This record gives sequence, C-alpha cells and structure tokens, in this order.
Amino acid sequence: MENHSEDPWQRAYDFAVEVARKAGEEIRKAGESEIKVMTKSCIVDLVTKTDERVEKIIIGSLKEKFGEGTHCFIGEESVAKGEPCILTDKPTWIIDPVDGTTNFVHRFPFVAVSIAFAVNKQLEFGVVYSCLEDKMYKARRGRGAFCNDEPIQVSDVKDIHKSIIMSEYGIDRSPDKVNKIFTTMQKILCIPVHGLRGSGTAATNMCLVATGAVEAFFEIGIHCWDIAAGAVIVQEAGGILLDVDGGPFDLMSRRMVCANNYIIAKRIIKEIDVFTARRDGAPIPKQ
Ligand SMILES: O=P(O)(O)OC[C@@]1(O)O[C@H](CO)[C@@H](O)[C@@H]1O
Ligand SMILES: [Mg+2]
Repeated sequence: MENHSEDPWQRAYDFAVEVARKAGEEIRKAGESEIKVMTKSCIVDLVTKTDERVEKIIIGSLKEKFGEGTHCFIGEESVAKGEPCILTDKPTWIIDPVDGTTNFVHRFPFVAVSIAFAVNKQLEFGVVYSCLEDKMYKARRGRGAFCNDEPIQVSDVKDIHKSIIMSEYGIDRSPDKVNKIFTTMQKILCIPVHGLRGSGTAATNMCLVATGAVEAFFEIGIHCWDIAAGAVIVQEAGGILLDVDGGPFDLMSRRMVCANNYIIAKRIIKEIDVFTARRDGAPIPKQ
C-alpha cells in the first residue's frame, strides 16, 4: 500500500503525467483541423481555442482529483483572462497548456504541455510532454529526470567552444529590446560556439538541456508557466539554474539561464545584455 505521509506527492506526480498525455492527444487532434488564431497582448502574441480548452481540461481534471479549494492554479490562459499569477506557500499547479502556440499555429513540429507543482514555493515535480514528438519528460525533486521513462543527464561539456546554446526572440518587438536580444545572440555566436538554436518552446528547450543535446538555454521575458516544469527536469538531470545576471534563479522574475554546469552558464552570462521584464504577478500599470 502507498504510504502518503512519507511520500505525499507521488500520486499527484503520476496523475500529472496522465493529464499531460491526455492534453497532448487533444493538441495533436486539434492540429489536424483548421486552427483559428486569436491574439492577446499584441499581434504576435497568439492564442487558439485549443490553448483555452486544453487548460480547462487540465485544471478541471486536477480539481476533480484533488478537490477544489485545497490546491491553487496558475495557468497561462487563466492569467490572460485576469486570474492572479501569485505563487503562495499553498500546493500550486503551474500550467502552460500549449507551450509553442506559434509553432502549433504554423505546424512547426515542437509543441509542449508543461505542468509543474510547487509546495511552500519549492518545485516538487515537473512534466513536459512534447506532444508532436511523443516525448514525455518528467522529474521529481530528488528522484532523477526521465524521457519516456529512460533516465536523462545533461552534457559534460565544459568548453564553451564545443557547446550549442538555445534562446528565443520573445514577443516584444520594440527595436531597443530586439537590438539587445540580437546583440547578445551575436556575442554568444562569436565566442564562438558550435551553434545557436531555438525550438520555439521554452519548455522543450529546457528538456534539450536536460538530455544533453544542447548545453544551455537562456531567455528574458519567459513566464513561470513556460519554465517551472523544465526547471525541475534540468536540475534533476544534473543541470543548474541562474538569473541572467548570475544571481540566484527566481521563478517569477521572467529571467533565466539554465545550463549543464556553472562554467557554461557563467560564460554565457558575461555576454547577456540584460533588460527588465515586469515580474509575473506584478500589477500591470494603467495605460
Ligand atoms: O505563448 P506560448 O506558446 O505558451 O510560449 C511560447 C514562448 O515563445 O513564450 C516564451 C516567452 O517568449 C518562450 O520562451 C516560449 O517559447
Ligand atoms: Mg502557452
């Protein structure tokens, strides 16, 4: 018999994997029909009925299983509709139903479901289902990281010249931000590194760090739902997380470097042109 007092979150972890798989099936099916595209904060911030429906399915399933009121939820589409994005000490699910909506809309083949769970603000587990590749990444704090049930491990490369680095461009197209992003990319490319990549989904990028396919991923502008699950997976695969200025990682700060080791992370951080991003949960100033 399961002893829930010693191992309180195993049931939740197993259920998160089940729910992520179901969500991924919904996304795959939806991609076979016409996709109606809507926008959120600006014309390149895309959303579809599938994002909204899949988030409802995930949160609905979790509420049914664990009871309303005991657990809290931070979901990308719920926050977009005005729900708070505040991480408290209560058991909290952090969900991106479709990480890579732009990819989904264009049928670019990297789309992930990201589900994480935190208690006392500490991430307990994370599940990323890269649903078009049918790859189920998962990790629980202290218990290792897996892809389709096989253990995964970050790369052992320490020489930046032998690395592949990932990043994304984000949705802020103001020339000064884009300039900073491209300046950083140029500096990193010219270190030189073997390559610069971006899959279009932060969750998938982090899983690629965790498998050792790339050495690092960094971005300013990501949200907690893009990276919470990936954060556990990278750490459990032996990797590390830092702020883009080299300080400690803060899930709600919208800034992150994740890497296979500190040597690679610190070398990249030297080249990052840091800019500010409003923290997740911070009040949006009135226009
Ligand atoms: O909106 P979505 O599809 O869930 O998020 C996709 C995404 O572009 O947003 C982040 C912030 O730019 C990226 O890192 C991530 O890949
Ligand atoms: Mg999303």
